[in-house]
Amino acid sequence: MQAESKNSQVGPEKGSLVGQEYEVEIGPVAHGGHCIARTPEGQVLFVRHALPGERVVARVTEGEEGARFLRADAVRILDAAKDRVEAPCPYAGPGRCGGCDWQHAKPGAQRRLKGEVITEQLKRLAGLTPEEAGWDGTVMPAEGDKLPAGEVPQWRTRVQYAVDPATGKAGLRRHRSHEVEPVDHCMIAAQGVSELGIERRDWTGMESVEAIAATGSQDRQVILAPRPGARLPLVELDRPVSVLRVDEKTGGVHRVHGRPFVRERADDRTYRVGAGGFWQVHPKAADTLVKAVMQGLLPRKGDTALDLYCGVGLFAGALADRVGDKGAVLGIESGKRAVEDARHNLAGFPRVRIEQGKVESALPRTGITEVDLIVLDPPRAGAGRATVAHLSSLGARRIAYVACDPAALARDLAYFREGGYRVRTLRAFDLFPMTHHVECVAILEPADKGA
Ligand SMILES: C[S@@+](CC[C@H](N)C(=O)[O-])C[C@H]1O[C@@H](n2cnc3c(N)ncnc32)[C@H](O)[C@@H]1O
Repeated sequence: MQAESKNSQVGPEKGSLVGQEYEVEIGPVAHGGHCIARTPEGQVLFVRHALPGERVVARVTEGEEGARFLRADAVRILDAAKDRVEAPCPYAGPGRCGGCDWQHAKPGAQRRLKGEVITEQLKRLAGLTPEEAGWDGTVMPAEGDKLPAGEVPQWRTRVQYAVDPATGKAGLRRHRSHEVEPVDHCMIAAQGVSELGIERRDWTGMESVEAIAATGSQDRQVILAPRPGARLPLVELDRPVSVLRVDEKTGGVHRVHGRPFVRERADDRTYRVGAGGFWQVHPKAADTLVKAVMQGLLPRKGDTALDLYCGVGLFAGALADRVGDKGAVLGIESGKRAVEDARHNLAGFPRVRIEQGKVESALPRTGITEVDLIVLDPPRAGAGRATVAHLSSLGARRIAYVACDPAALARDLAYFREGGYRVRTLRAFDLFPMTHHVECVAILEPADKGA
């Protein structure tokens, strides 16, 4: 049945279905924070703000007649799922802040949805059943994130605010849009970020303001990205912070005042993370992932190990501790600053070496033909066929694959299978509550082990 289009008075653009409303039955969850439905004509709808099993009025937000799929928002809930809750955040909902996807789902249901996405991606992209992937379907909450109903974990230690050019106020981007949703407070921001009071200041001339509150130190940092030709504001916040700026021409990040890095704590060690360098956002993430990787790899004294896409050296540090003086660890990372930080962070380990370069080219350059253990933690695109083939040829006893995108993970697991590796266990952690993101750790071993 087709519901009345709100935009029908003005008429949609020719061919465009934006504004068209459909009363639909919501099917399964899909990767990306939406569920699948179909229009009466059979077109696939990716519907946000809905839950499986619901009956809703979905309003198209993107797409035209004949397109492979349309995007839509559930604007009226006719039959609500039992997992639905009133979104705790006042900025969540159709057309509003794009930061969270599952504000309207109970926390346990959010984790179930993420688990269903992982299962579906493994099946579709790698042909793996849960049993074949060593996956029990459970997405674990981060320690301390199990809160009473209606309370939201304050987990984002890094928040990228967008600045509304008309008002100079910091807000958050709307879903798939450059428009800014003005906010007084982000509910999922870590307390250290909220305390900076970014939302109360005037940021005229800035494109964006990133606020960072380190875990395990009092370091606070603000990274300003000015619009072309704009002057930097005097940054007077409620707490002392270091200030950095993004060069609008080169994209490089430069110090304005204070330290050009923050100090993060994980695995009982302090890591320096310089301007724009990668660090896990959830305050429990680094420890959770180190633990899962070490439990899966079981490093032994004297092992040789690779930490690929090593950032500032999180896993290289944990491995170095465990393989001892007779072992050796090689980290590879493309970011120049991150490499400097990793070398600084791990300077106490003479048997750790960090190479700068892309894994694709730097790994073959090392001439390494054999290792005992491998950790890889690639960016969202994954490692890809050639790198996985190379890794599969090094004879590692175990490989830990840390993945922020289950689709890329599934593709790479299929390549590992071609290379003679099977998944021993796959664990998943909800390190991004209220959003559709999820972190996985897959432990692989040679398929013929014990055969
Ligand atoms: C998901 S982060 C992981 C960082 C680190 N393992 C951690 O947990 O802090 C991915 C890292 O890979 C780096 N990177 C991206 N593409 C790369 C490539 N092709 N080769 C090497 N490093 C790359 C990024 O700069 C980033 O530091």
